[in-house]
Amino acid sequence: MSYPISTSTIETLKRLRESLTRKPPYASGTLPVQADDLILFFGKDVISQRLDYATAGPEQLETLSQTCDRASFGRNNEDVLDDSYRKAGKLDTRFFATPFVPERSKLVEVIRGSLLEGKDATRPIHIELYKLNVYDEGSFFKPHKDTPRSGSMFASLVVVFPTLHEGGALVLRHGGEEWTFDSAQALENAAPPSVAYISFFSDVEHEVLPVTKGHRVTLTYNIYYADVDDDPNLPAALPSMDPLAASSHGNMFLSALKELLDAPDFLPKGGALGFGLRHVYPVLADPGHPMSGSLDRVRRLLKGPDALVHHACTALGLDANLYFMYKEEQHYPEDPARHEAERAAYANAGGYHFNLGDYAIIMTERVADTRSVWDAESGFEDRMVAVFPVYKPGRGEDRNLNAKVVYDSHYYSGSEGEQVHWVTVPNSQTKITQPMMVYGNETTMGWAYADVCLVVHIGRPGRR
Ligand SMILES: O=C(O)CCC(=O)C(=O)O
Ligand SMILES: [Fe+2]
Repeated sequence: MSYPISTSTIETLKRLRESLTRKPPYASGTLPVQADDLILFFGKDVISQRLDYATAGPEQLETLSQTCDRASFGRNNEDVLDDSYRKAGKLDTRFFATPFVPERSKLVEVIRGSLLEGKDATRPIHIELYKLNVYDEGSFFKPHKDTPRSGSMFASLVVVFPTLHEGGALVLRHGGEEWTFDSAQALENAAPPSVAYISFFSDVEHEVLPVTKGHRVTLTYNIYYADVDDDPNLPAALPSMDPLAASSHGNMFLSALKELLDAPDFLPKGGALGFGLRHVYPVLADPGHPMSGSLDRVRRLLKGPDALVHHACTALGLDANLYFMYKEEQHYPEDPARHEAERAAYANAGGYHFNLGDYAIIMTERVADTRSVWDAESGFEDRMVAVFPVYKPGRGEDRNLNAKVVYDSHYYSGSEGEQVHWVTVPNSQTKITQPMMVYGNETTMGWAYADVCLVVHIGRPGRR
C-alpha cells in the first residue's frame, strides 16, 4: 500500500539518510606522550625485563616476542589457535606493566569528542587494558569483530608503539565502506615521543594486515560506559550539553527530520519511521538470567549514527522504541525463476533509492532464538511495511515474547497495521536462528551481538 510522495520529500529522506553516514565509525591519529610512557616492563615468572620502545633494537623486541604466548581468537563459541587466521603473540596483563594510561592522556577527549554523539560525549567511560600484542614480520589478524565483554562495552582502542616496523595497517569495514589506518606510516610522520592510536566501535569489522618488517607492538583496551547501570534520573557526572552538540551531521539530521515531519505527503495517515541500526549491540544470551535477551542496556549503549537518531527523536519529543530485529530470507524453493523475476520487479518498484531485497523483518522485544515460531513467507515492497502484533499467549516457550512482526504490506494490505517507512534499511546479517557472531577476538560467556532497529511513531501531518 504505497502513497504518492513528492520529489522534495524524497530529497529530504535522502538527506536524513546521508547525515547518518557522514562520520566514520572510528577515530585515529598520533598522540604526543612523555618519554616514560614508552617504557615497558615484562616477564613471565617475575616482571624482570625492561624495554624502551623508542630505542629498542631487534634483539630486545625479539625477546619480548619470545616471552609472548600465541594469541587465540573466538570462533563459533570457542577460543582457538589458528595461524592462518590470527598470527600474533600476546601477553596477558599479569605479565607486564606500563606507565602509559590512556585515561590520563588526551585519548579520553578524543574518544568523547569524535566517536560519541551529543550528550554521550559527557558520559563517564572506562578504558580497560586488555592485552599486549606483538606482531612479528608475517603476523596478521584476519577480519573479525571484537567480542563484547559485557553489556556496557561499546568500543575498542589500539595503541601502537613506535618500534621499528612496516605494514600492519588496520583495515576497518562497515556499512559497505572501508577505511585503512597505517599506524606505521603515521608514526613515521609524528614527532617523537609519540604513539599511534585508533579507537573504533567494537562491532566494526577490522583486520590487521601482515607486518612486512620489524615488530609491531600494541596495547589493546576495551572501552565501557561507566553509567549504564546507573539510575537514569541521577544527575549526569558532567554538565549535559546540547543533545546534538552542534555537530554538522547532527544538525543536518535534525533539520531533515523536522522537514520530513512537516511534509504533508509523508505518511499522510500517520505511521512510523523505521531505522535499521548501523551497529550491533551486546545482549546477554543466558537463559535463566533476568537480564537475558533484554534491550534495557542497549538503550544506553547506542553508537554513532544510532545514538544520533535516538537523541534527535527524543529532542523532538517523539516516541522511539527499540526492537531486536531478525531478517528472514524469502524462499521460493519450488521456483527459482519466479524468485528471480520478483526480485527484479522489487528492484524496479517504487522509485526509491534502493531495493530492500527479499526478506521480511521480524521485530521482538526479547531475543528470539528458535526458528520454529516464525513462519514468515514474505518480502518487502519499497520499504512500506505494516506492523502486526504477534499473538502472544501460547504453550510454546517463545510464543509469549512480546513481539511485533513486520510483514510486507503488499501481501497484507487488507490488514490493520501501522505503516513503517524505513529510512535506513535494516542491513543485518542476523538470521532468526541465533544472534551469534562467527569470528571474534575472544569468546565470552553469554554476550552476543544482536541486530536492533528503532521505530518512531509519528502522527498525521500537522499533529506531529
Ligand atoms: O592491532 C590492531 O590494530 C588490532 C588488533 C585487534 O583487532 C584485536 O586484538 O582484536
Ligand atoms: Fe580486534
